[in-house]
Amino acid sequence: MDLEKQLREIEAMGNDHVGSSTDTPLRSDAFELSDIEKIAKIKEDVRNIMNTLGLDLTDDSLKGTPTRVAKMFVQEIFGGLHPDRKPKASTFENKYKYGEMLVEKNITLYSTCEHHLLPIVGKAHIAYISNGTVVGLSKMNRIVDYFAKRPQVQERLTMQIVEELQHILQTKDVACVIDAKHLCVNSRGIRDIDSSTVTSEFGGKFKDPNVRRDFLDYINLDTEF
Ligand SMILES: Nc1nc2c(ncn2[C@@H]2O[C@H](COP(=O)(O)OP(=O)(O)OP(=O)(O)O)[C@@H](O)[C@H]2O)c(=O)[nH]1
Ligand SMILES: [Zn+2]
Repeated sequence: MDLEKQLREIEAMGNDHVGSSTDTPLRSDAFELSDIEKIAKIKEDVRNIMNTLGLDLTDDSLKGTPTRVAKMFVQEIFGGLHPDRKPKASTFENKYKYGEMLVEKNITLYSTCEHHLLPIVGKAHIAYISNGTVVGLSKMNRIVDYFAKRPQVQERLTMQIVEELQHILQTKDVACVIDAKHLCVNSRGIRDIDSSTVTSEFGGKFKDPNVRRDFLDYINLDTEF
């Protein structure tokens, strides 16, 4: 397909190319290559991009960039694609019978927009109501970090976090709100530095407006959902 036709197709897709299921769209052969093999391949791809742009790859400051970017993609910003990196979430029995909502708020979130491969930076807020099991606090931050380390749309990221915690805690009563800035909106395109995106997923008891209101009060969000 010629380049102009491909560009026209992308134009036509517009905002419709938001993920249609909660799973990150991965091919079945996604993990046939080892991380080392992926880094070697991506390094050549980045070198190509830089060459095409006319950059001098013998320059002292640029020559390490292809390797640096390849390692960053595979081991850091897209490291959460690999299921082996999913955090092991230790759970405990709720012996003290704490029956109220637990909120882990202001979890720092760095992700990458899958449409432009630019950063998403923001905060995630999680709440759950235990039905007998509790999870270590830090594990919620780790789960956010794991799913954030993928090419993402914010809607899917929010839902993946809730589904994972529902699975770990064996309850539907989990909620997540994310408030984040997308550099693809802030630094290019429309270049609106002030706008941010809020997404939410309310499971089980959080569908009740009063329970939801309590959670939003804890995180001081005035937004009406
Ligand atoms: N729903 C959703 N959209 C996103 C997210 N991150 C980026 N986008 C949007 O994805 C869209 C991609 O639209 P296109 O029209 O194909 O891309 P574009 O021509 O670069 O669009 P502009 O950003 O408007 O210049 C843009 O409107 C982005 O703002 C996200 O997490 N969720
Ligand atoms: Zn984007």
